[in-house]
Amino acid sequence: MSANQDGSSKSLEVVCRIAPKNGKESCVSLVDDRYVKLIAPTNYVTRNNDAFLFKFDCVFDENDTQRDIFRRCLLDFVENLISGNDSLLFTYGVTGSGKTFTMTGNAESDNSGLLPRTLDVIFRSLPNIMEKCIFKPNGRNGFAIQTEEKAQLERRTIPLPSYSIAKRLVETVATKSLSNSRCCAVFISYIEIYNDMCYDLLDENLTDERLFTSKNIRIDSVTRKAYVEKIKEVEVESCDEAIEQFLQG
Ligand SMILES: Nc1ncnc2c1ncn2[C@@H]1O[C@H](COP(=O)(O)OP(=O)(O)OP(=O)(O)O)[C@@H](O)[C@H]1O
Repeated sequence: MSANQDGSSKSLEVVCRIAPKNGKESCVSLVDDRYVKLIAPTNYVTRNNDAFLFKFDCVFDENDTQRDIFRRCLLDFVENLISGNDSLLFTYGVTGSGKTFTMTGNAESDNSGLLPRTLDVIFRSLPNIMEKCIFKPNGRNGFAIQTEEKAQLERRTIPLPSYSIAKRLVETVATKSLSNSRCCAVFISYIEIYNDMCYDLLDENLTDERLFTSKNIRIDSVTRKAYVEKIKEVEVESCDEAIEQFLQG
C-alpha cells in the first residue's frame, strides 16, 4: 500500500527503475517521471519502426540513487507496516537488470539497498523492543507471551548474535513512530518459492535434497491470512542482527 502525494492511497503501485547503460546501447529511455519508451535496437528490423510507450506510477533512471528510491517508494510502506498492516514489495525483471542491487545493494558509497534501509527505519520507529523470548511465535503469524522466568531459561539456549557485515551508512530518515505505551519484538523468516515449492532458507537442515523439505502454505482459519507452516522465525533486536540473518539465509 502506498499513499499518493495528494494524500489518497492506492493498494498497488508499480514503479520502474532503468539500470545504468554502462556504455552499451539501450533500448529503454525515460520520457518523464511516469513514461518509458522502448525502441528497437539499431539494425533490428521492425514492421513499422514503432516505439512502445509504457506508463508507471513512477520511473527512476540511472541518476536516481538507492536513497531516492527508498524515500519515494518505501516510507509509506514502512509506516503501514508498523501500524499493523501487511506490506509486500517485490522486484521483477530479466537477469542482470538490478533486482538484487536494488533490494540488497552494497555498503560502499551509500549504496545500501531497500532491505537494510527498511530495517533501519523499522528499528528506529519501534518503541520498547523487549528482551528476547518474551514473545513466542505461534507458527501462524501470531504470537503468545511467556513469563519472564520461562523467557530467561529459553534465552540461555539461544546463540549470541555474531556479525560479519561491513560498516555501512545508516538510513536516517524518520517515519511515524508507535506510541511509547507499546512493547515490540521483531522476528525474521526467509523463504524461497521456486517451481511451486517453498523452502525455509533459515533452516540449517536445508539440504540439496530440497524436494523433501518443501513447506506447506496454509490459510489461518481465524485470521484468513496465509502463512508458511513450520518455518523458522528468528527473533532479532537490531537492524544488524536482522541483516546477519538475511546474509546467512
Ligand atoms: N542502478 C544500478 N546502479 C549501479 N549498478 C547497478 C544498478 N543496477 C544493477 N547494477 C549492477 O548490475 C549488475 C547486475 O545487477 P543484479 O545482480 O542486481 O541483477 P539481478 O536482476 O538481480 O540479476 P539476476 O536475476 O541474474 O540475479 C550488478 O553488478 C549490479 O551491481
